[in-house]
Amino acid sequence: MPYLELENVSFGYGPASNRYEVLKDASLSVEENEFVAIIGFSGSGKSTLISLLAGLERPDAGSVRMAARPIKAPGPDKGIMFQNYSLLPWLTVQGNIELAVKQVFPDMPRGERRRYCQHYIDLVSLTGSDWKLPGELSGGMRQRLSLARTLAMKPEVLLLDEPLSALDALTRSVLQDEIIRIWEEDRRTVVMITNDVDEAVIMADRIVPLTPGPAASFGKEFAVSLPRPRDRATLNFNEDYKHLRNEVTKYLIQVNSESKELSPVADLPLPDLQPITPGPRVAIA
Ligand SMILES: Nc1ncnc2c1ncn2[C@@H]1O[C@H](COP(=O)(O)OP(=O)(O)OP(=O)(O)O)[C@@H](O)[C@H]1O
Repeated sequence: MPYLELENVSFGYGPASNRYEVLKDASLSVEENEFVAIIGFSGSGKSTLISLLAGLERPDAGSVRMAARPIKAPGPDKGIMFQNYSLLPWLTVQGNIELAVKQVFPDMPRGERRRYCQHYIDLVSLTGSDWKLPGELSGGMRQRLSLARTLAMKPEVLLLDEPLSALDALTRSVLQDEIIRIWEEDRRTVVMITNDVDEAVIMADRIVPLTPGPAASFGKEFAVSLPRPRDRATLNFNEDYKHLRNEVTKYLIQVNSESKELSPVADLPLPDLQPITPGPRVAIA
């Protein structure tokens, strides 16, 4: 039985008279402990999808379920990591994690809570930066802190909305490996949004493209059967990896050009202007 499910989901923003339909009839099933990468173009509705899975938004039609129950509200069982970190700037690394842990495990004794938080600080290699404020951290360190905080809440499901998009290529690949290592140690169901085909192929069990909006839905899926652990240095010479990467890229290019052909040329109302005709010359003294 699927663990996370979207069934014929439609969702739009704005009033009925001027509705922008983001998702239309979108269906997706994610198995327990599966790592699914959703890949799509900018503005296609990826963050909206995460908001629906997190219970921050409710669908206009269709249903969103977790363990066969409708998702109605956000909760500690669903850990979200947004692209903009959403850290509290006045709390230290330790403080940011501790606050989240206190909310989920209010009865955990103080000493144990300290050790528990330290474990997650170490896990994301922030050891020694415990007392720094977010403003004193680099972008990559903030991403790590945001990840540690999400993981420390022990959510059943991890919803990662372009978690590494703000990073340079080198830091990005280090964090990709860290997320995979943590996921392999402590398996959770993961839905990760990305716009990077390589990232999706290296990290996921399955890649599900979101078709370009408006009225986006899920396109052809790609299973990633490359054995784990996946070593990026050797993958570059792996024919299956290269083939899959090309197939996903080709498919994305194809759906993008199809959507452009299908989108009607807007019938723009033109202003009702009269051309100015030159009048008699007037001499100004
Ligand atoms: N709160 C909102 N109110 C109105 N329109 C919105 C709102 N949030 C998003 N949209 C619109 O819905 C569409 C999908 O937005 P969404 O952020 O889900 O896309 P995305 O694929 O995550 O984009 P990106 O990759 O650029 O982050 C966009 O056209 C966006 O302008």
